Amino acid sequence: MATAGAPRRFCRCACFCSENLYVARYGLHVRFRGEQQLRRDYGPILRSRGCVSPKDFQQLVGEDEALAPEFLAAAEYSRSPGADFEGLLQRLETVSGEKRIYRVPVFTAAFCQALLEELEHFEQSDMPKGRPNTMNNYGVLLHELGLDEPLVTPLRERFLQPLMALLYPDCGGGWLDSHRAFVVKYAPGQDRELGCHYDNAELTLNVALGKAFTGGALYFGGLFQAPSALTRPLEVEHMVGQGILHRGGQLHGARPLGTGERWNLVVWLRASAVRNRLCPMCCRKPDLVDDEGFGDGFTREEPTTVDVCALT
Ligand SMILES: O=C(O)CCC(=O)C(=O)O
Ligand SMILES: [Fe+2]
Repeated sequence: MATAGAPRRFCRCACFCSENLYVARYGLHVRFRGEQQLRRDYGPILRSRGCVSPKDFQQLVGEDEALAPEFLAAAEYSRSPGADFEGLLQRLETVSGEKRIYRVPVFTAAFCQALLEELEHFEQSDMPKGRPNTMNNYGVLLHELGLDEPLVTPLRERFLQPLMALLYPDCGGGWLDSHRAFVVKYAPGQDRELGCHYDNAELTLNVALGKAFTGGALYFGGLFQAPSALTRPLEVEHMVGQGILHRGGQLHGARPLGTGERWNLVVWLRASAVRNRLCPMCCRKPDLVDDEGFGDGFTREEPTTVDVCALT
């Protein structure tokens, strides 16, 4: 029986990027929650079909197609025994030694393109959407796209954590245990710039995804916790696929967009061992309120008793 009224909306299930994935190379359907689960559930059958070396696995989980070779190399170095800060600096660009801001290619151009297409489909859909943060009105929360578990969690655990442990040991770089990941979008008639702020994060990764645009550079001042005399902020231009790493407490903002559209993936990286002591927003002992998912990265129970000295 036909019913008059609003046309039916068709949706898809967020499992599209995790369930029943067909891996043509090995003639196998798999369920994908992360590399560990994949190895656990399909290790023997994959090995029997020729997926043997770490390189085979990297290709299988799409790392080679998604992650820039420089990022893979910097992370691999950081995980290797004997890796140190100086060695890692040779594999990254130091944007400012004094401000401890670094740059590294993170995603391949093909992956940026594919992610942008996915983001645009989501933007045009009627799926319910939250705002990325209290400052940006346009953009997408990665967990709403179903990309937190397959993309951002492995990015944090396997690649960013070893890097951040060497770059920012004193800011919880080695203790990252949650994140808030979102894409900010700037376009004519929408948000065009972002005021000076600090992030609700111990550490931040900001990757330019495209598209073609002018203006919109990031600028960085001093540390919010230690205001310094007003000096000219450091301007940092975006380069598609490249990520900027900085401390969440480093004051920063975005200059007005000139023309075009700018989309950036921002990952606020959090270490409960650090923030449980002091909320980075109010600088007081956190007054905990229950929340969903990762909440704002605080935990009621101490994961391990971390001596502040152990953070350095
Ligand atoms: O506009 C940008 O790329 C920076 C965004 C940002 O700083 C933030 O969302 O915390
Ligand atoms: Fe920010």
